[in-house]
Amino acid sequence: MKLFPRMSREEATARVKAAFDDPSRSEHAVIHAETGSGKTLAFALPLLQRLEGLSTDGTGPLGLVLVPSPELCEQVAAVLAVLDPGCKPQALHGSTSREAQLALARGGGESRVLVATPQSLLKVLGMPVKGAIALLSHVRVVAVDEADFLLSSLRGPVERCLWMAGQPSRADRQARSALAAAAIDAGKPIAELPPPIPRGARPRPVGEPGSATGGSANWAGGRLPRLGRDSSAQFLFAAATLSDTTHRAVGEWFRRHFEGAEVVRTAGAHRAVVGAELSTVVVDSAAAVSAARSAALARGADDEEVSASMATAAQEARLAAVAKAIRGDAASSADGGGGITLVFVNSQAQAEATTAWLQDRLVPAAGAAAASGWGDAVRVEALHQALPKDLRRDVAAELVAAPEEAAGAGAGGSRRSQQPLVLVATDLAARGLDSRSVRHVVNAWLPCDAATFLHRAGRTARAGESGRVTTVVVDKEAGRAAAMLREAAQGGTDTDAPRSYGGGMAGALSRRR
Ligand SMILES: Nc1ncnc2c1ncn2[C@@H]1O[C@H](COP(=O)(O)OP(=O)(O)OP(=O)(O)O)[C@@H](O)[C@H]1O
Repeated sequence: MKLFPRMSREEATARVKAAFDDPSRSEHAVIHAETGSGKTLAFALPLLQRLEGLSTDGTGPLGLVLVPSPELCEQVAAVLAVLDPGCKPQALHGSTSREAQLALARGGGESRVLVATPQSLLKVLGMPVKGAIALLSHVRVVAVDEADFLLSSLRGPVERCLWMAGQPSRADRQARSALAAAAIDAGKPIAELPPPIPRGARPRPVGEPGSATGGSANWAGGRLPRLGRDSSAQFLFAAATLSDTTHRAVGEWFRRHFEGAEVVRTAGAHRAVVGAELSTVVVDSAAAVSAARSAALARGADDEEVSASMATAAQEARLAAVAKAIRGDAASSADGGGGITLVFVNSQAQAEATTAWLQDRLVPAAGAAAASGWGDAVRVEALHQALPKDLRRDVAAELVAAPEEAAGAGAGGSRRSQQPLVLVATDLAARGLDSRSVRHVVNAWLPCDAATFLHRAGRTARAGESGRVTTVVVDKEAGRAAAMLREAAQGGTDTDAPRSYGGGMAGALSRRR
């Protein structure tokens, strides 16, 4: 069964637009749907729709999208630019030039939508710049992508951004007071004066710990976010992974604070997509580790050296299993090449070490026999936070390039068309990145939790396509791996079954909960 109906961009746009054109629908929504189901369109279209006909006058953006990484920032800005070139989306993240940051602090020029990482946005908001304005005071719509992650790992910065969005600035308040004073001078009755803007826009105390659910669980295990008291902004939160408990808490919080807020959930939310074939490889490293121990003892090594030898042997066994899984790609690849194998590791050090190891084993030295089954074509690259910025940008761009783009003109593209790519990445690449070229995700190490497992797995089999996810574990990790796979197959962690909407995002959005 195809979870996701294939349709043209125009058709998808029309269906999502129609869903949001219903005047009885709330403006605020939580969009909870599986990876690769089109959540970007689901928040981008209503955002753009709300901004239709509004202009910025260079006083700050009207739409704000918060995202967790520079890569996702660029990707979402690119989608918005395609949907509505007139919104001139601006991406703001750690690699944005200082000139662009300063320009933004002064109002952002013609850009109507700002796509930002929370930390970079706060940096710009705090810039001591002459002519700086209350940048977020004119924001009409805020979309929070990967909301579960942002509101847990970056909750402080995100809350501050949410609180400021749509808050009237001091200048707005002063202008309103001046208007009222002039009206009084002109002898107008009190009833006709413009209503004052309440002073001291302090956050209102909402969502005390546990209050939304009556239990201890709430949004991503923490306090629910606060909003500015006078904010008139529309809020759209998108997430692929919310446990049932968190989903309920978030829904309740939204409905309590925004009359009739939508809480949309697809049947596949918090699950691996049906097109992903999940499997586990258990590495039996006991014999290798024991042999390494005996060898180290025989050469008179001290305790530390013995432990190091045993750890190296365990790692060798794990990486050999990873290499075997990757070679399987070459064997099963009908066209003998192309496509990306995305190997996830848990740290930058692991990314570097694994990349070097795989380069050594999969990429043949000049003149040597092919080691991978792909001939001498395969490339192995790393993607992690410590890469030089330009390299990180280029590698990420190659990951998200459309297959036809990758096979087309351009140096990187033509290289990719002939060369399969093995990309060894940290969880920097786990969330949000939309690649249609990833055929196989390999977890070389187990992720820290089930949600991360789902996001890693979600880099393949997107938009109704199929793909494989192989998880390599050693004996003692097998139990945890089995639990993660179970959660991936069953969905949330509670007993109340997710509502079944079917039909992907567009279908879900056309039904009210
Ligand atoms: N109705 C549709 N028909 C075909 N393709 C679609 C449709 N809607 C969206 N897509 C495509 O599906 C892909 C995945 O969309 P998107 O990146 O928005 O997923 P997502 O739900 O945000 O996933 P993740 O949770 O991983 O961030 C994109 O390439 C997008 O262009």
